Amino acid sequence: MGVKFKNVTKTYPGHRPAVQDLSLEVQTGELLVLIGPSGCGKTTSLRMINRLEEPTSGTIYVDGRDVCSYNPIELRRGIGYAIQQTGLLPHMTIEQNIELVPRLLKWDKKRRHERTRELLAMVDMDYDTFASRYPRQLSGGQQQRIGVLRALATDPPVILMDEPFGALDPLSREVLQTELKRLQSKLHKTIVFVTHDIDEAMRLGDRIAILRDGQLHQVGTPQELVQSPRDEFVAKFMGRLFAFPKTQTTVDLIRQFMQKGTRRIHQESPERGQIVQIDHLPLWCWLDRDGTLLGVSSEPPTGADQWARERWTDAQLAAVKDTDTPDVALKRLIDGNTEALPVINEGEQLVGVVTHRSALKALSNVGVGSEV
Ligand SMILES: Nc1ncnc2c1ncn2[C@@H]1O[C@H](COP(=O)(O)OP(=O)(O)OP(=O)(O)O)[C@@H](O)[C@H]1O
Repeated sequence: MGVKFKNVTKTYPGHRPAVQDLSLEVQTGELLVLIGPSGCGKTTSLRMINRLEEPTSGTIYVDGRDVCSYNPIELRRGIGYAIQQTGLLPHMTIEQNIELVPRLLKWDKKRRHERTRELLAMVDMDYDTFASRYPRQLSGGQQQRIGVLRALATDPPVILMDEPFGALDPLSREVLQTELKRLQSKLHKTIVFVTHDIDEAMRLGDRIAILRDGQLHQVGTPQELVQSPRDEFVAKFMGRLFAFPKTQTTVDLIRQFMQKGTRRIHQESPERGQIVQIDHLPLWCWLDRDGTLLGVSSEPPTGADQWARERWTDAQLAAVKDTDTPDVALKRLIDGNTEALPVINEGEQLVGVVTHRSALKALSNVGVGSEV
């Protein structure tokens, strides 16, 4: 169930086109990021998908069907929508907020209740603690989580997100991005995600579409945009991410750009060692007492079998060496569809972490360094 724009133009009366001749296809199960300078038409493009705006000309298809052929109310009920202002209703509890669309779709009470529990569990929020609270009794990050859960409530195949994490502090933002990535790796929704933040775009996007003055300027995977920017505009746009200090000219080895990472102890055992989570990344490492990396997991290990060998990917397969080159790291990240890799030294001890972003950053410095 993909989304397709075909020659879509939107002109508000008396203005130049907000969106101009946009043709773009979002594949089923893909997370596509719309990004570009303020006023370039991101929100307008998004809102035309669920008919909060109508195109002046051109056609938008959802699941191969022209959106104008749907009843707009039904269309909106079938498409998740999460926005920066969360849209949570202040006089309703968290449970009532999450249940809004299921109620409209006349789900019975038992089914609604089970779904709300399931959704809260997906973001590690305890039902008994949070369901009966009001939005103002939640932190900004928790409110945004509920906004996202509400968009997921009826399990719609298509979800629109308009700067859902835009109002959060950098740390909460990173945590929610990680959560969204984790959810998406299981749910495979078709997501159109608007952001201002190139960092967020690189972390989340399977592909990124850069809009400029209402037009599609370039679309590609993060790697394609970094390595083959269409022009100076894209290079500079991506370059914001890659503002290296001038003294640093080339990056040859992973150890030159990896992050050391903060380790948070997840589990500890005198016989078995430690399980640590690195930064807020979906990366759990099992270390022995000397810091040697024994296993890696992208899921938080839980339950009685968390130390079981088969739960863990072997360190040799899941880690890179600090003497490897950035392209080795990027290839492993892309092939494994993982967000981060642990880095080991000659003695197989954990010494750092490489993320998608840092590998791209290192490569861009080597490859298109003079252009950005
Ligand atoms: N209801 C409206 N009436 C007139 N012009 C509008 C309306 N809504 C948006 N516009 C104009 O359309 C253009 C695109 O706006 P849009 O909100 O889609 O941009 P955006 O890329 O999402 O911007 P931002 O990043 O600042 O949120 C802007 O020039 C804006 O002023």
